[in-house]
Amino acid sequence: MRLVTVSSPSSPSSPSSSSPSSSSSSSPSTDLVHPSSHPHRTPSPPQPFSGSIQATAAAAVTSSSPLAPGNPTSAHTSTTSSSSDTTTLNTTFTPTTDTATTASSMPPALAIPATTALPTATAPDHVKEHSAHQAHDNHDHDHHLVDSLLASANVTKHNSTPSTASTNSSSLPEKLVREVQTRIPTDFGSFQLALYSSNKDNKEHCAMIYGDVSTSLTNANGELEPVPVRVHSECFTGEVMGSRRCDCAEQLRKGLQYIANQGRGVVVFLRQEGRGIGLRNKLRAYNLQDQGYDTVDANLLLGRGADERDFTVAALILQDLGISHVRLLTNNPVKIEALVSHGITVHQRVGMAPEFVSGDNRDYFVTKNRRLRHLIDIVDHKGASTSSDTTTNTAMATPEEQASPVNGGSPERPLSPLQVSASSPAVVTTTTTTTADASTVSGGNLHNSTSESHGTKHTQDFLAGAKLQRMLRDQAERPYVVLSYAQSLDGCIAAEKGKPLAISGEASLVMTHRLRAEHAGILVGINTVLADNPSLTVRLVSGNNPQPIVLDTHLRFPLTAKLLTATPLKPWIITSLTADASREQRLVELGARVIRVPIDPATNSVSLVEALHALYRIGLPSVMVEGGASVIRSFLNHPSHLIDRLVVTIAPVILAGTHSTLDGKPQQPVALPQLRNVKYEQFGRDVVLSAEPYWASS
Ligand SMILES: Nc1nc2c(ncn2[C@@H]2O[C@H](COP(=O)(O)OP(=O)(O)OP(=O)(O)O)[C@@H](O)[C@H]2O)c(=O)[nH]1
Repeated sequence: MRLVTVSSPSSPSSPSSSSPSSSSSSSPSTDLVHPSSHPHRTPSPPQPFSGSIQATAAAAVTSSSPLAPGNPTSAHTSTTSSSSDTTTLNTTFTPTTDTATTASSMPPALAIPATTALPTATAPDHVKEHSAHQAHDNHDHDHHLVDSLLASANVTKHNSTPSTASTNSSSLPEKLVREVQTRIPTDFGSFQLALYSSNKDNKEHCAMIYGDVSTSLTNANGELEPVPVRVHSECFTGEVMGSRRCDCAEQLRKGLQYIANQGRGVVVFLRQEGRGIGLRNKLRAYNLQDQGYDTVDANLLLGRGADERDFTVAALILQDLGISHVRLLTNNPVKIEALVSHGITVHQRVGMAPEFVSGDNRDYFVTKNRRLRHLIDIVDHKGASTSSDTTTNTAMATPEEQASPVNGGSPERPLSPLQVSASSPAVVTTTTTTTADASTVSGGNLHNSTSESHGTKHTQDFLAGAKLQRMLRDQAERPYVVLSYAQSLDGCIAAEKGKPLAISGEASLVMTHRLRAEHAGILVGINTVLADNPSLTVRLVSGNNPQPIVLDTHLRFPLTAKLLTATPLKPWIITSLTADASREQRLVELGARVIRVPIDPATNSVSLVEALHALYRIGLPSVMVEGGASVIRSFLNHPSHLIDRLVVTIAPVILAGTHSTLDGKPQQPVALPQLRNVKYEQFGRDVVLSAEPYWASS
């Protein structure tokens, strides 16, 4: 038997004992090896887990593979220790040959009976409240309306486990049993299918394994090669029935294909139908969707969470297979966060753009981006919007193309008005390390958080009109824009050009961080990055980090900037169509996403209208613009009226600086807004003004 505990990287670490692959007795099974595709092989030992052995995450794998105890050929050792609430078992394990093994060959004591009574994980109250509030807030429904909707959709209201949490809130250890493994020849090559059962949900989760996944391989530079992995949730409608409401079948196929092409990898197939709400409820949700609700609201109206999946089991399966470093094929940041929180290093994300976008599934993708933080590029090769109802074949790079994420500026490929590299259109690379705290890896909440107020008039103001904001935003096809900056009494935002200066006092800084947490994106100009090297994170309050976005016409973004090296979310850099392609590639390799848009001839910088439109198409609902001076000026003075709210902190200091907000001669002074609904609030020594800009014509 093998029992492996998975814990958060922040737990006390004991790598030598924790690694499932640090066994001296482990040796890779030869029938799973594809040496030709990986010339630089490091025979053993495989990379240790960066998570610790202590079972703080309370999860475990019991493996009953052919090499499990009881099988005389097993290369396997284990030691155990346990306490009342945690179990620690150090063990080693070798992936096995393709001999099929059934549960009957396993010592009965190792199997966890399907009927084992386990306390049910219940969503914490605040999560339930959040879900309920979200449903209410998004539709202005009272309970009667919800009930009547449910009745009209002929559904049963279900209050069990409504949760949006991605990780299991239960502190019970999760145990997996690898019950059987066998060879499955597929259209893509011969895979090993391993079947696991979990004591938490009594489901039969699977892993489709290709090649040797347990051995560490290195590239020519001696760097560790992550194992390509797809964590995939079951979709009966898409994968079995061929439904076009989603792209699940396509993703599964492409995952297997990609892995076979790479020579090794795993598709972890989780029995989490309907994002964990089950087939029955998913079908009910479809009926609600046909009444106009998006996929999230449909789930909430059913009394279920937007996404009830728990990816702990995926981490356990990977751990069981001796995989600690992965290249993850996904558009879903929650999967990355979940694996990272269980000690798996996610080196890189490979995005999966949908091949066919049509009236049947467009809203599904858009909702994923807007409300579930997905990173799907719903654009075709030519950068055409998918807003028409005709089927659009969006780009899907071949694995070979994916391996070289160069885009835009390439002489072979004509430039489109909008080009997104890194995520373009099928390739996204994002580097995330296990050193990052899972909670900080999240962020960039693409759903306008309308349910959680932080108690200031200002934030409440913004949240109150959320529904209206969404409407306006959709009309304008750009995110909701809040322009926010701090200035001295004499209107300076810096004492000296290019030198950072803290103008806001502590209390107004806290307010600013609250505002950051309320927005999906935070936008600054390249000069701010060069001068301040900012993190643009939420630090003074708890909340999600917004997605950092930098306007950088000439791609001057420093490769050593904190936004590339030290922050959980890598920047989205908006640049011109002609910016240097090799520079772009370098930035993309470091995890940035480069978005190319045309230049605005009036400013000779990237077009703000195009930039915002690009962000809208990616699914960003709101953005907070923080500076610096020229960016503030461009927004304030834009003929297309790009600001929805202005928040200015006025500090009681006189700077006689050189860089006040509108000290330059405005290029188009007619565009300057007037302000209405002006409110002031004092934060410590500062006064914060919040107002709604309007233009004479609006
Ligand atoms: N509740 C609900 N579930 C859906 C709907 N459409 C698809 N699903 C389920 O969504 C899940 C999709 O799983 P995955 O493709 O692995 O995951 P993902 O979150 O989309 O992330 P990536 O594909 O990795 O980017 C499956 O369990 C589907 O059954 C829907 O409209 N409502």
